[in-house]
Amino acid sequence: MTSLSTPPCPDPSPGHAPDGGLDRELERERAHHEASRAALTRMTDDVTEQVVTGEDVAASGADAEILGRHLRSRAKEMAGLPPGPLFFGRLDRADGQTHHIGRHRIAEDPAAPPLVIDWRAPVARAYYQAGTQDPQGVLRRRRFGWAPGSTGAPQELTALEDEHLTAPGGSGPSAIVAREIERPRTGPMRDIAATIQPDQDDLVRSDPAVSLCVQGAPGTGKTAVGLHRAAYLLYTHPRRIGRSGLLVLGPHPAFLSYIAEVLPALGETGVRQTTLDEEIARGPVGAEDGEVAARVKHDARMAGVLRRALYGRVRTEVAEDLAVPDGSYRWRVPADELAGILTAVRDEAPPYATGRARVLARLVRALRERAERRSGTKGAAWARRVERARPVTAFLDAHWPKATPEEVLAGVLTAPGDPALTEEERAAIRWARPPRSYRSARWTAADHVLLDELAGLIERPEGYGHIVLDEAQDLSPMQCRAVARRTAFGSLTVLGDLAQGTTPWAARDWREQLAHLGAPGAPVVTLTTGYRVPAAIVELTNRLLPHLGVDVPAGWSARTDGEVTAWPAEGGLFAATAGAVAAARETEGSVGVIAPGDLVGPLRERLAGEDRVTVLPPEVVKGLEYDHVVVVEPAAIMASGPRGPHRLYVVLTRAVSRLTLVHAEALPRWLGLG
Ligand SMILES: Nc1ncnc2c1ncn2[C@@H]1O[C@H](COP(=O)(O)OP(=O)(O)OP(=O)(O)O)[C@@H](O)[C@H]1O
Repeated sequence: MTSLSTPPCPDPSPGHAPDGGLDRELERERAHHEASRAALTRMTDDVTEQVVTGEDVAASGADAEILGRHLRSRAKEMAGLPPGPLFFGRLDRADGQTHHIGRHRIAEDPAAPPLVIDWRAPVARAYYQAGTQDPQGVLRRRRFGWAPGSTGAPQELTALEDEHLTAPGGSGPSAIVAREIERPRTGPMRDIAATIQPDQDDLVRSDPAVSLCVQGAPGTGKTAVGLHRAAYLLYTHPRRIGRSGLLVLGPHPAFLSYIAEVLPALGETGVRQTTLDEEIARGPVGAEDGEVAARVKHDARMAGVLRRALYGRVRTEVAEDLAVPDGSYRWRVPADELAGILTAVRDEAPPYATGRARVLARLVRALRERAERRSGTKGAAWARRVERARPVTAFLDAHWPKATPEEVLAGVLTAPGDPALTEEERAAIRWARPPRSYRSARWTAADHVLLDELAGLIERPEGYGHIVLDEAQDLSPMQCRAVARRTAFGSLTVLGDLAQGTTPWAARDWREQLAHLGAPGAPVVTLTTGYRVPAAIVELTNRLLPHLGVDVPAGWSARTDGEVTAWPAEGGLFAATAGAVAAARETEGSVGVIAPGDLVGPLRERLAGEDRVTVLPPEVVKGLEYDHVVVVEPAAIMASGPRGPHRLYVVLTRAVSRLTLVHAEALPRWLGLG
C-alpha cells in the first residue's frame, strides 16, 4: 500500500497543516533544494566565466573557436533553464544511497556526488520502473508537490508523498501524479519528466539503433513519449545522435508551437522541429492539385515513374568511337567499350549524379591507359584537362546528361507517359497549360514531395541520426519515402493512431506504412491508457471506433472525471456557440471551439476578444488539446467526406475536461445523446 507522509491527498497549498514529522522532512528537503539552487548558480557562473577565459587557454585558434562555441552554448543552455523546481522525486536505495531526481544534473563540483541526478541517468530508471512487485533495490520512492509562490516568488515545496516498495501490500495510485495529469492545460505543452509511466518509460529508453512504432489511442502520451525519447537519445548518445542531428516532424505549425517548449525545458535546445512540408520545401507552393491529381502524385507508383523518367535520360547505345585530341596525339575509345562503361555504371544503380561522375572517371581511366601505353605516366593535371576536353563533356552530356529535379518533373507533368499509370491518371497529372520553362513552373505541395524524391535519386541526402515522426498515419507513401531517405543511416520513432488518419491516403495498416518508411521490421507497441481525455468522453469517442474501418484497440482513461453536454442550437448556431463558450469560460482553462471550415471566419469575428478562446477548423487541431472543447455541428464534420468520421474522432478527443456539442442538425445516433 502506498504510504503517504502527508494526508492521503496532499494539498499543495502552503497553508496545509502537516504533522511534526512531515514538517521536519519538508524542511530538510527545502534545505536540499536551496543547496541545489546555490550549486546550480555556481555551475552557471563557472561556465560563463570559462567562456571568457576559454579562448585564451586553448592551444590553437581553431581549438579556441570550438571551445568557445561549446562553452557559449553550454552557458546559454544553463542560463536558459526554466526557473522551476530543481527536483521532482527522490529514491532511497537499499544500498544506502539516496538520489534526488530532476531535469538536469546538479553537483557542487564535477567530482562530487551530484545533489540532483538527471532523470535520464541509468540510476534514475528505477524511479519510473520500480514497484512493490519488483522494487529494483529501492526502499522508498518519494514524489514532491510544488505550489506557486506568492507573486513573482519561485515555486515552493509544499507536499511529499512516499511509497515504501518493500512494505507488504500493493501500491495505490499517486495523488501527486493524478493531480499533474488532471491539471488544467493553460499555455504550451509541458514536459512529463516527473510523471512518466512505466510503459511510456520503456519506449523513451528503448534501443536507439532500433526503429520503433507507437500506436496509441488519443491522449496516451505519444507526443510526450516522442519528445522525451528525443531528449533521452541526445543525453545517452551525444556523439551518434547529437552530431548527425535529431529531427522532430509534426503535423502543422500550431502543433509545433504547442510542443515547442518541451525539449528546451529538458535542456535540449538545438533540435530541429518542423513539418515534413517545410523540411522538403525547395521553394514556395504556388499551385493546388485537384483531388485525383493529388492522389496519383502521392501514390507509391510515382517512385517508379520518377526513377524511370530520370534514368530514361541515360543513353547506353553508342554509335561512334570517342576521339580526344591531346597535343600531337589523339586517343580513341571504341564505341562498344563506351557502351560497356555506361551499362555497367547504370547497372550498379548509384545516385544519378554519382553515376555521371563514375562514367566520367571510367572514361578518363580508359583514355589514361591508352595515353600511358604510348607516352608514359600521366598526372592529375593531365586527367583534369582530359575531363574538361570538349569531346568528353559532349559525350557525357549526350549519354548521362546533368539533371535537376525541376527539369525532370516538368518533363513528367508535361507529357506523362509511364505505363504504370492508367490513361485517366496520366490525364489527371498532366499540366493543362505547361509553363514556358520548368524554371517558371508553379509547384503544388504534392509536386514538392516528387521533387524531393527526384533530388534524393540524383544525390543522396545527408540525413539525420534519428527522426521522431508524429501523426505518421497521415503520411502518403511518397511522403514516407522522404522520411526514409533522411534516416537511411539512422533510426526512427514513428508515432500515430490509425483511427486518427484524416488524409485521403492515410494508412490503415502499420506494416505497410513502416515499409514505406524504410523500417519494415520495426516493432509496433500499443498504448491504450489515456492521460488527456477523461472517462466520460472516452466512453463516447470509443463508440465512433467501429465507424473508422481500422483495427485498433479502444482506449481507456486514467481519469474518472469529465463531462459531455449536448447544446441544441435553437436560436441559431452562432448564438448557441457564443452561449456554450460563455458557459465554458466560467471554469478555469483553455476553450477550443472547433467548427466546419465555413463557420470558422464568422465565429472568430463573433468571439473576438474572448480570452482563453481559440476557434479552429477540424483540419488543424491534430495533436492539440483544450480544457473545454466546443464542437460546432458534429454531424457536418462527420459528413465531410470519406474521412469525416476520423476527423470527428480527432475533434472530440481534444477535450481535457469538458466537451460541449452545439448542434442545429440532429446529433449522430451512435453518440447516444438524443
Ligand atoms: N505520464 C504522464 N504524466 C502526466 N501527463 C501526461 C503523461 N502522459 C501524457 N500526459 C499528458 O497527456 C496529454 C496527452 O499527451 P500527448 O499529446 O502526448 O498524447 P498523444 O497520444 O500524442 O495524443 P493525440 O494522439 O491525441 O495527439 C498531454 O497533456 C500530456 O502532457
